[in-house]
Amino acid sequence: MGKTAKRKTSSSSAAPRKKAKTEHLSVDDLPWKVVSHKQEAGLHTALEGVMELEEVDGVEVVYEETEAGKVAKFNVCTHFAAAGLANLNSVQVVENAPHGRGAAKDSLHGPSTVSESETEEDVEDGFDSKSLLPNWHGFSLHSRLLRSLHSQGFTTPTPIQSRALPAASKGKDVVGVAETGSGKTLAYGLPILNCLLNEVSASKKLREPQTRRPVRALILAPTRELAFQVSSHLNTCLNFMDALTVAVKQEDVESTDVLKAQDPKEDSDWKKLRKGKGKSNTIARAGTSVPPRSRRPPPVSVAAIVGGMSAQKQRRILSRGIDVLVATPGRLWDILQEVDDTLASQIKQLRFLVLDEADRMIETGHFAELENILRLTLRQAKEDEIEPDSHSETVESPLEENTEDPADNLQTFVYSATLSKDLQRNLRKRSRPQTRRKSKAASTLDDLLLRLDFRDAEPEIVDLSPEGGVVSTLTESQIGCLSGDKDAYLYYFLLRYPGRSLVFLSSIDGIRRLVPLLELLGLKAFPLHSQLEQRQRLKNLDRFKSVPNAILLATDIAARGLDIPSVDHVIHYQIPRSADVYVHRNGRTARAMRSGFSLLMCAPDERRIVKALLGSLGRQQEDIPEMSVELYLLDKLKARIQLARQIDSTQHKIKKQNHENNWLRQAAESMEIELDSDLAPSSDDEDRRGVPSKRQTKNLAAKTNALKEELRVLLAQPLIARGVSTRYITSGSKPIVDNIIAGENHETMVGLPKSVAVSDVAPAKRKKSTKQEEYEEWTGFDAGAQT
Ligand SMILES: Nc1ncnc2c1ncn2[C@@H]1O[C@H](COP(=O)(O)OP(=O)(O)OP(=O)(O)O)[C@@H](O)[C@H]1O
Repeated sequence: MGKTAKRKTSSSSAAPRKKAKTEHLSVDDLPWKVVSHKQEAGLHTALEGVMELEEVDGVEVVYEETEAGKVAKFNVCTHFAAAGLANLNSVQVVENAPHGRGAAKDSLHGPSTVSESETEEDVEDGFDSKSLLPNWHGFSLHSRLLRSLHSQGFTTPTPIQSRALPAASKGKDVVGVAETGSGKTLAYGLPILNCLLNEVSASKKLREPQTRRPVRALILAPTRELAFQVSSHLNTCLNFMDALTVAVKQEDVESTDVLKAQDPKEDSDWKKLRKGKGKSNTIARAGTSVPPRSRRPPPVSVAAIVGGMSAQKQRRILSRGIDVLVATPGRLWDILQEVDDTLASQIKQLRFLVLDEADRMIETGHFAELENILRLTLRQAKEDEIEPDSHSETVESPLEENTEDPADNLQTFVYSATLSKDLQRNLRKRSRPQTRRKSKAASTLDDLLLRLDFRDAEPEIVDLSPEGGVVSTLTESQIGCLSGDKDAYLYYFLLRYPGRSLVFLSSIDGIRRLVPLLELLGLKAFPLHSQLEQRQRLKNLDRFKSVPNAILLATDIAARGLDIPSVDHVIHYQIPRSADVYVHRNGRTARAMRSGFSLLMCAPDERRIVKALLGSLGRQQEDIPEMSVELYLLDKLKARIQLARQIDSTQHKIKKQNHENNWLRQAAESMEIELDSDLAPSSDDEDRRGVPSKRQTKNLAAKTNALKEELRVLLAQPLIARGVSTRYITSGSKPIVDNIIAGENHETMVGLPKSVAVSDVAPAKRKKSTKQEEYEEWTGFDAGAQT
């Protein structure tokens, strides 16, 4: 990155290869591909909610002086087709590729395929995977994947990846259970990408640019954010940046008026892109409303289709052809019902089916949709066996009956951090040959999984879940307090331990109340819940990720799967409704062997539920250490909170009054009537018929301003801990001189040392399990390889 077109071109010419031929193409004819956003749940911060970006490799931009000014021309170096980027320009037909279980095994392990990809790409690029990634060597991954793993610093497979990959490559169905943040996405994603890439490499025939490719893999995820994240994570593995990429300075791209003038419809997209100036030097553009005329397909394409996305965008994605479709069940079922019979028939012929966070999907009210989608993947004989479910309202399928058996090549992967032991036992039993489902399933999830048509007689069950659901790098803590004091304790924690904090609430109303409160107190808080527009949800996630010391107030839509880098604290402001939710919420921190911290706020009336919840994890509430709090400071914070609540309440009243006044006026205007003087808001002090007068609104505004001023003064006052003398820093029961000299004085709480939350709780007295020791051997990111 960071190289100009000139430097890149010369560096690539150092490799022993054919002389470069260039072909002039228009901007739309370039081989654009969708940009993935490494390890991010949503989208790039600078893109502010833009749904998709595209980029192009192997293109040289040259500028020609013309009478009209500087003109940009795009030269595609055709030798890229012969080298490592062959796949961009010459994608091959999948129909000719090996199919089926045995074929999958071959394509993952077959010596000819692997060596072919190594000679084509590794040797030419000088990428020596054997010495650079010795720990991945035994998995025979496609060189494109290896290079991506290397560029991401993933030098060693995580334990779940080490266990799942060999099973998947043997063509087995896999049920994987492993702790949060342990790399489950790649545990199922790598085998899929590997198989599809090898199919492309093995096939000799070129794929036509405009051919709609059949969906080969379907990944179902419970939430939109998770679906985007999975798709982005897999795209990162496909679209690594290698030395051959010809990068262009973004500034150069921007300076080309001609470029912008080429397609006026794209102008706004380019403008959006410019906000990300300097972040990427590869030519990139935001997803356009009109598909480029002859864009060539990437070797394997991954895309997400979720609710909240426009039907037009959805159609465009599907018409491009997707190999790996990541979807939420609700939206996918809508498409299957309303739009797309082709897609339904492709789902009947899937090569891979993944249920990510399977246990959550049945909770989100998507059970019926999920069941209907899964029904499409059943073999005919099995479909006959399964009786309609009594407890789910099955949506009538408009699709024709599944009349023919799909090829017997479907591989199914089911992953979660929380699949009960009972369920795993049931799956084992179920995997034995049986003619008819006789026994009643123990739970909805059991039922759902029992409905899966594993082609494998014995699915591989890999259970690496830690005892009690606690990740070894997580420090848990709790605070016992009255419900009414939770705001003050939360505020205390956020001030005392700055960092990125994810606060979970069970109710949207609670989030709506807390966000303005924290904002008034000078903290950066963003909401995330299902009643926000999708665009706003992604935007808030991105803001949370980019602003240091930000706070995300979220419902449990953020509890599962979201991989937000560096969440320092997870706070359970309202207790989770189940043990699984507790585990998954905690899993947003302490990911990939990083340390993390969780705080459970427990009111007296919640203790009973917490006890039961922890009991089901085989734990006791007493196992979780209490967090120490400076009560003296807490009282001072309560005064601030009281004031902030008053301001919020008066602001709310003003808003309501304005709304009522406006509503009345607008209603009268739309009916073309004059408002009765009794009803018209007047400047009189009389509030007739409940409609606020202007004077009342004015008074409230004045009151709010006065309260705001009071709060401003209070916030400006230092918070001084008990026993601290700011005048005589060497005296008092807590002399602060040493901390000041050492630069360890807390920024906002004078007299307290700077410290991390972990250091203010007693270490947990947990015994490590063998599984935890296994995880500790895997040290997560290779720090040296990180950029
Ligand atoms: N082999 C690896 N080495 C280092 N980091 C990895 C490796 N594989 C994945 N990761 C990183 O670990 C993080 C967690 O991965 P992922 O989101 O797949 O976890 P998960 O197990 O699915 O978590 P959850 O249960 O919360 O959904 C991601 O940032 C991912 O990029």
